[in-house]
Amino acid sequence: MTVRIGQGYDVHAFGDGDHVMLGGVRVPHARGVLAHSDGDVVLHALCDAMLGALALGDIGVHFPPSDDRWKGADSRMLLRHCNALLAERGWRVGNADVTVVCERPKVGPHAAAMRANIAADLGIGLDDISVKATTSERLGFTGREEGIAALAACVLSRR
Ligand SMILES: Nc1ccn([C@@H]2O[C@H](COP(=O)(O)O)[C@@H](O)[C@H]2O)c(=O)n1
Ligand SMILES: C[C@@]1(CO)OP(=O)(O)OP(=O)(O)OC[C@H]1O
Repeated sequence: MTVRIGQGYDVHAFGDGDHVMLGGVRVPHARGVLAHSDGDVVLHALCDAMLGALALGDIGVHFPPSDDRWKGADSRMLLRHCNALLAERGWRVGNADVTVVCERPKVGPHAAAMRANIAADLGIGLDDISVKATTSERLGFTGREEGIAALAACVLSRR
């Protein structure tokens, strides 16, 4: 088998705070997110896509919310750990594509920095990582600005 495909999805509710972490970038915002870790939906969705591609479960299995070790955790560390699990099995991310769903904050101005963080953590090229965003046209929980969501897809290649 030469490739594997994975997909992931994550949501965090907005709460008190003045920023959200997205792709390892501290993005100023009128709200924060409620989470056990730093609540980075971009990296959580991507981790789930990577784990899913090898049927390794999901981040809740590898980093249980009941475990204090992950309280306030930097999600880039979780991403690097997932990447190591892939590497141990002889796989690497070929490319990945992430979509953030929220009305605000605007993601576009920060997308390049997010891509750079992810590419660095996965040890792959910038052109192999896509981060984009959409509103949900004011519909649903993201449209009401109750929370933020992200979807991710990735393909794994043999190392
Ligand atoms: N949080 C967001 C949402 C959207 N964008 C950018 O705006 C474009 C238009 O969004 P629509 O939902 O109206 O299609 C979108 O294509 C993104 O480029 C953004 O940066 N941050
Ligand atoms: C990341 C973990 C770490 O405990 O907690 P949260 O920050 O709450 O995020 P979630 O997307 O619910 O994933 C579960 C956990 O693995």
